[in-house]
Amino acid sequence: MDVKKQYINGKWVLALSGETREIINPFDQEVVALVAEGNEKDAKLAIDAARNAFDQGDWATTSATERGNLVGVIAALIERDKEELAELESLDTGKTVEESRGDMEDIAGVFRYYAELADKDGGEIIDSPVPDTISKVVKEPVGVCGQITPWNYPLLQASWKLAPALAAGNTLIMKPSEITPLTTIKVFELMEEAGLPKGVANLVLGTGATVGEELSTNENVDLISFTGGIETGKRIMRSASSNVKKLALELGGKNPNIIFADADFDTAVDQAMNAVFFHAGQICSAGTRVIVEESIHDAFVEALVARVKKIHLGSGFEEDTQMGPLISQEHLDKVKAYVEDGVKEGAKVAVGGSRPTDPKLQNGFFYLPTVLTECTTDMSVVQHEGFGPVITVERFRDEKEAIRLANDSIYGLAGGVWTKDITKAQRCVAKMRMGTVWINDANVYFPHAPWGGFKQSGIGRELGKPGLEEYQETKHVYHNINPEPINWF
Ligand SMILES: NC(=O)c1ccc[n+]([C@@H]2O[C@H](COP(=O)([O-])OP(=O)(O)OC[C@H]3O[C@@H](n4cnc5c(N)ncnc54)[C@H](O)[C@@H]3O)[C@@H](O)[C@H]2O)c1
Ligand SMILES: C[N+](C)(C)CC=O
Repeated sequence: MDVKKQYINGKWVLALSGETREIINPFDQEVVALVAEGNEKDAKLAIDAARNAFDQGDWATTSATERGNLVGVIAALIERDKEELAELESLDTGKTVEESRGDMEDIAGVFRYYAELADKDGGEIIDSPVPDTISKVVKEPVGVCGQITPWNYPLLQASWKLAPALAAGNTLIMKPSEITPLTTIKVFELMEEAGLPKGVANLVLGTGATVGEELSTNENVDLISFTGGIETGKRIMRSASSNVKKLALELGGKNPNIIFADADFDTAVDQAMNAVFFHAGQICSAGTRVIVEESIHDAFVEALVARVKKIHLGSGFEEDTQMGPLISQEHLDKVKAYVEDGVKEGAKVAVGGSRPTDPKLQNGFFYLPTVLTECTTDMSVVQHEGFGPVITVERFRDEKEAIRLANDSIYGLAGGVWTKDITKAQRCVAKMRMGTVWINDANVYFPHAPWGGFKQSGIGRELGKPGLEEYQETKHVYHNINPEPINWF
């Protein structure tokens, strides 16, 4: 098997140490690729290349239109190769190919969006209070950006960072999750094909403890953008203080999904499932905390459980598969322990709560879609991000209690509210402390609207105009058109 390489300073290179890593398919643990396993030395080379390309190269001063055009070419190449990319993503993560196809459409859309946005902000003229002066505010690239991504949406999360960073004129070093690098490697091939100048975008493969730490601490990196778990985020925040890097953190969520009695019942049941069981619940914004109005609680749970029992588990490559495996044995063990803790605390398993018994699934990291009832806000299953196919159900008596339960979390990434009463929905939205709130929908995101978290779900925003601004510095240019001595001294 050929070793897939890193991309540093415009060249495909093995790790300096010669080390490699096997990438496995979580459906059956088959080795699907062998990739270079870089470490801090490879990261340093890539940082030097990105620094040099930013300080000495033309990219930062290339016109925004030209940069946007190049980002647009990358979008077109992703569109061209989307089927290959979708299959690679499913091999690497276990998610269904249908889900991966959706991701690839979104990813091409993100590149297209930033291609268009690149040259739309030509700066702002300020009405200067000083006579005979011109005051202008312009946007410039931040510099060298370190970008670190997780395993659950490998290329989608990478695209939210790569496209705006390039459109804004930065140079970068990307470190994908060490267990799911395949689609990111492929997109670097496409960026090379698109003609990106050498050193502008660099790819280093390896662990967080080596490559990730180097990107976060190295003083030649000006900005670090991280998507991943809260504990890693806190650590990166500390490391980034070395040279006061600009910091963007997209962390976890423990997202409430409030169901009022006057919601469209069947749609709310259906979407409560969609909000969690796509990609086996390994979604930062999964609506795992279902909070149901008392009067419909029992009927809602009954309908939910009946539907959840029918979810078909299998290979992401089989058409009738609705849910694939978890990413790894380590993660499966965590999800099992998370459910066991909930049960010890008094939660009841209404469905699931174990590994499937189907012999065809025994080599994969499968866990049954699970609904836990009789949950209360003090339980660990309600407070901690399980990141698996598990719904906890709580009940509420009135709107005030629903909001209190929804906000009772250290996280604030996303939330949902289901009701036909639009005034009530708007009252709830105004009180829900989350970066995204869906009314009568779940888990919707698109390039035009910003994404990010309140509270400990993160700092900053990706997507939309704010997603470009994360990668820009703001400069005030003050021009005295009639300079003369002031004779103070
Ligand atoms: N807010 C969002 O938009 C969003 C999106 C996707 C995932 N997530 C979150 O990501 C988490 C799951 O992903 P994960 O398990 O890959 O997270 P993780 O924090 O374990 O790893 C994420 C990335 O950080 C790297 N890393 C690990 N230790 C590091 C260190 N010390 N320094 C620098 N980098 C380091 C990893 O190698 C990986 O590339 C969940 O909490 C999920 O909610 C959030
Ligand atoms: C941000 N999102 C929803 C695409 C993936 C979260 O894990």
